[in-house]
Amino acid sequence: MLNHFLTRASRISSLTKHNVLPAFNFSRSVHSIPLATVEAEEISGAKPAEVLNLVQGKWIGSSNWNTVVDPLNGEPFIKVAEVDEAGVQPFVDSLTSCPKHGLHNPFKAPERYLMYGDISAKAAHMLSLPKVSDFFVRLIQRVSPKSYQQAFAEVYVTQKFLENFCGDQVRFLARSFAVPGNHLGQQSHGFRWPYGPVAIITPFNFPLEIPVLQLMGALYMGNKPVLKVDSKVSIVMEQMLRLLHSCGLPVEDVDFINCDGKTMNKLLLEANPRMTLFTGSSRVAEKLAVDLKGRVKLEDAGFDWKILGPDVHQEDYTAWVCDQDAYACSGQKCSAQSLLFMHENWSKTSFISKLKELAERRKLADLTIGPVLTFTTESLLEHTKNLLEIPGSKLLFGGEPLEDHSIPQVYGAIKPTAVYVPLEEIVKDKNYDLVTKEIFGPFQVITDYKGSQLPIVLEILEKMHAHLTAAVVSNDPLFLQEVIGKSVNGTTYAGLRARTTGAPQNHWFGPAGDPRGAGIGTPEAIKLVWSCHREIIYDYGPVSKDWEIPPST
Ligand SMILES: N[C@@H](CCC=O)C(=O)O
Repeated sequence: MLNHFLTRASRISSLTKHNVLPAFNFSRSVHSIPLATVEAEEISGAKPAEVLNLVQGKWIGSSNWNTVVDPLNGEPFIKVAEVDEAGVQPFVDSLTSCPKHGLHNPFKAPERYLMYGDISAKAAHMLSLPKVSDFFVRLIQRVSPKSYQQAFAEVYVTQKFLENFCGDQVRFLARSFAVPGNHLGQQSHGFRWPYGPVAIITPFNFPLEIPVLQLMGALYMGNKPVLKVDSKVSIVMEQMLRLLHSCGLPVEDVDFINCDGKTMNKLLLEANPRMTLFTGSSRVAEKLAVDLKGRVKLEDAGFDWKILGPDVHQEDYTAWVCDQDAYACSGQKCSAQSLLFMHENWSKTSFISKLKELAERRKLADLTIGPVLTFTTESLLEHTKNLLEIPGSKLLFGGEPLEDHSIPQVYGAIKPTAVYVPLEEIVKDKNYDLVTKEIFGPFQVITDYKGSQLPIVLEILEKMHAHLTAAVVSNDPLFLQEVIGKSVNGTTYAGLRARTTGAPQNHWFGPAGDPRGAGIGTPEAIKLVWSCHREIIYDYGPVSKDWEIPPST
């Protein structure tokens, strides 16, 4: 039984080995720390798991249980206690109990910066234990089906992120600076200031990485967050919060709510968080920006592109990166490659047939291809058909439903798909929106261009409305300079090994070209999203002895 993340024996031995025992109250850690309440493999229709809410330091249920179906067989397997509009008051009270100056700031409770360094150290250590990381990998796979390695990457990035903010690194995030003033006694100091009450809304595709990185960033800077994760996958974060509590996270510091969009909207309007971080679709992002009067940071959709430059090298490697970027996690990454521009020099190689072979290796059995949670099979095939009506378009591979599966009809199940559309057609107004519609699934558009057509490629990029990730695959510095200098994507990879996906915690990940754009992962992302600038100008005097009241001005 893995009712706890670790058995007593393995926990004792690993904690002793890593010398972290003094950090835990040992007898409590063995007997009463509320760790995992589910086992990833055992969740089933017969034995459904339950997901609770956390408010004012208490785990609470609800009279309203939303049932989540197993994305691989349609069995109702998770019951989520959903808060309805009548139930938001405790969440409103909890959030509004936090002042605008936050739970800590450089002038208030600075010891909490150190506490968060300790919590991060313990949580990073926990995630480094194979049993704990395997538990989260398998739990992620149950709700957001992806291969073991893809789910593991998510847990690993989360662990490394936490390692980056151990010890004094949280207080270093709040580093201030001072500038000498105009006269004796005057100095201006710039501080990173929290927003106080904040909200975090995260999607289904990275059930652990996105919420943990944003949540910890919010907490490090002194905010009190309410967290809402897509109910389809919120079980992962529910279990992670229990782990964080066992690592010393004060239970009142974070509230966790499961509810529908309408209820969340009501909570946001009534509790009035000073900042809301939203990761998800552009449609919801734009609505929130209006409802919350602009007090938002957004990491919205990406229609991410890759350009293969004129210099052809390493065909196998490039094909493999393209296969990973377009089809890993069944294309359900905000960073997934949606449009590939191939220089004509690449069209003359066997690049496309290599890409096709790699895409066709993917199989449901190991989840290298799997269910699409936001489009049905019919809508994915309909989109393919519509693109194929554009003159000169052709199906390169895929375009068919997956076979022999029990994925429920509410979800999509198609083979990795690529449609070729001629460059001159993409740029036409009547086709542009269709070709650049973001399909959150194993789907990409491929086109080619001649050297003289680079301006058309750049025009297509200029017309896009979201600028998240991009890749320029070339080692030609003049080509890179031209493309990078005339585009804006926030996370752009450049060079022979350029990719669009797989940003680890040490790359800034976020859109550019929008003042509301959020970042995730790095110290700069945390400071930008989760704190604002406050300047304190000290002006102690003295006032000079011969000072006299001057004429009015
Ligand atoms: N690290 C992930 C994105 C996480 C999203 O915020 C990627 O690069 O695809």
